[in-house]
Amino acid sequence: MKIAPSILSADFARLKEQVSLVEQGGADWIHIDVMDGHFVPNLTFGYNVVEAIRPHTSLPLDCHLMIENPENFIEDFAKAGADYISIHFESTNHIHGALQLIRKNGVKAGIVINPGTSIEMIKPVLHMVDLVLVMTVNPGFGGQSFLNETVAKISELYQLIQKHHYEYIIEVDGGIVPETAKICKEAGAEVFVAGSYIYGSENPHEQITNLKHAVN
Ligand SMILES: O=C(CO)[C@@H](O)[C@H](O)COP(=O)(O)O
Ligand SMILES: [Fe+2]
Repeated sequence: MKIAPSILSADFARLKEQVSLVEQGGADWIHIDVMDGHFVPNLTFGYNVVEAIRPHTSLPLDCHLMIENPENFIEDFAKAGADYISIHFESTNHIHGALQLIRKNGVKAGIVINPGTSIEMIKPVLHMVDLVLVMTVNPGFGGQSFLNETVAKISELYQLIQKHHYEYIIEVDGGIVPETAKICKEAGAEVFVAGSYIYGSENPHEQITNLKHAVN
């Protein structure tokens, strides 16, 4: 089980320290939310932030691209030091090619499924991903409430791994606190993204420990 703090809720003026803080607190991955103001109604940062963080942590950098036509930036994110690049099914007309491009650049490939997207849509690419990121809120903002109706999708994706021997792991993102993390873990999730629960606290270390206890 892996805990992936999302720097979306970190203090951007002290990003280097904020990343070290969660690394020392037991985080397993660093989750990086990239938003373009088109695919989602919010704007964050680009691959230059990945490049800036890379020398300051040994943890895998998990890049969640909420941008239109992500294929235009995959090489940049790979060069910047991304370990995982996840793209939304709806963000490109060429999902198959974009996922191939991620792997061609030596990076692990993830497909992201929105609360309103059915698993049927992503079935054709499940054999070619290392990760399926299940959005447990609508993408675009931190601090939203967990959507219970997304849990059935986690279970279905887990059953598909057993049935077809797929190699992906399941990550959940949005509204993750110990209670919701436990529900997702029981459904088959292995990676737990948390932004506001970790960075919104005075004691991020304790919050990471709480999440670990909930899922281990
Ligand atoms: O991708 C996103 C939001 O679009 C997330 O990664 C958020 O950063 C999660 O924030 P919390 O719900 O944990 O506050
Ligand atoms: Fe995210």
